[in-house]
Amino acid sequence: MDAVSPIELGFSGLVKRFGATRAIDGVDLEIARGSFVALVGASGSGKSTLLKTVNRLIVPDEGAVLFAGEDVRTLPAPALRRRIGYVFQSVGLFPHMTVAENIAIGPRLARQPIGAARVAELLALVELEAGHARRMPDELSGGQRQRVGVARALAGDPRLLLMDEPFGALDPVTRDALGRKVRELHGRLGLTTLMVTHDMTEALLLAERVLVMASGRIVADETPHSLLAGAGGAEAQALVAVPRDQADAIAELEK
Ligand SMILES: Nc1ncnc2c1ncn2[C@@H]1O[C@H](COP(=O)(O)OP(=O)(O)OP(=O)(O)O)[C@@H](O)[C@H]1O
Repeated sequence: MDAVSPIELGFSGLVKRFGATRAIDGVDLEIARGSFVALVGASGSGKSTLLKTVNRLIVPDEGAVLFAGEDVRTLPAPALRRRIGYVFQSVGLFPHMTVAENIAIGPRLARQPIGAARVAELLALVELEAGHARRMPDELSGGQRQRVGVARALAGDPRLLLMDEPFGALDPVTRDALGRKVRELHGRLGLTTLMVTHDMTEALLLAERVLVMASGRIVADETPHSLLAGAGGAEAQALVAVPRDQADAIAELEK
């Protein structure tokens, strides 16, 4: 099945309501294996909710999510989550555990513990020194913590990486460096990546496909190139206008 299906992730007829709110209001979407997809849109448009239906942190009211051709409802949650790396908005490292323990927590809970050598390898992947393994999270900078968050997401050797505003709390320089790092790891490890971001610039620079969400629906589905050429409709173009206007304003200052 895997060898013939180029679709890693599929959503069909997906609906999720919270009371009167339709957080997801009919999403049909296919994500190709190996692609890097950004999901952008205003606050409250349903991005995080959509992401969470993949590893079943949220169960939809209607429709299905297919992961490598299998309905996620049919997979035991621990097995499903082991195949998915998840980087949270707030990092969410356990403060009372060392960096090494934080990185190893997923495989440990799945009863497939990893050793110090694998932790060192994961730290190297995200360009942290091996000595950081013994530190506590509060002994790291925000950028280092988020690198640990990425290492933790990769610990179970996932094939799918889900990221929810992974770089939101970082300064622009760290954010840029970590974004490039994740993009490189995505290619090197052969991942399929779905990244939620508020930042259209980040989406345009990192992803090969940009989805725009509004009121629980996907309202645009374009390449960065076509978005910059004016495609995708009003909602998408309003988001593209922000970085474009900033770039124009900076170019003006340079004159
Ligand atoms: N557990 C919940 N209970 C009730 N309403 C919820 C819950 N989770 C999300 N919602 C609502 O569903 C809608 C979509 O929320 P969601 O978090 O998916 O948006 P988002 O696009 O990720 O927003 P943000 O960019 O601010 O993180 C919002 O109206 C939100 O208030």
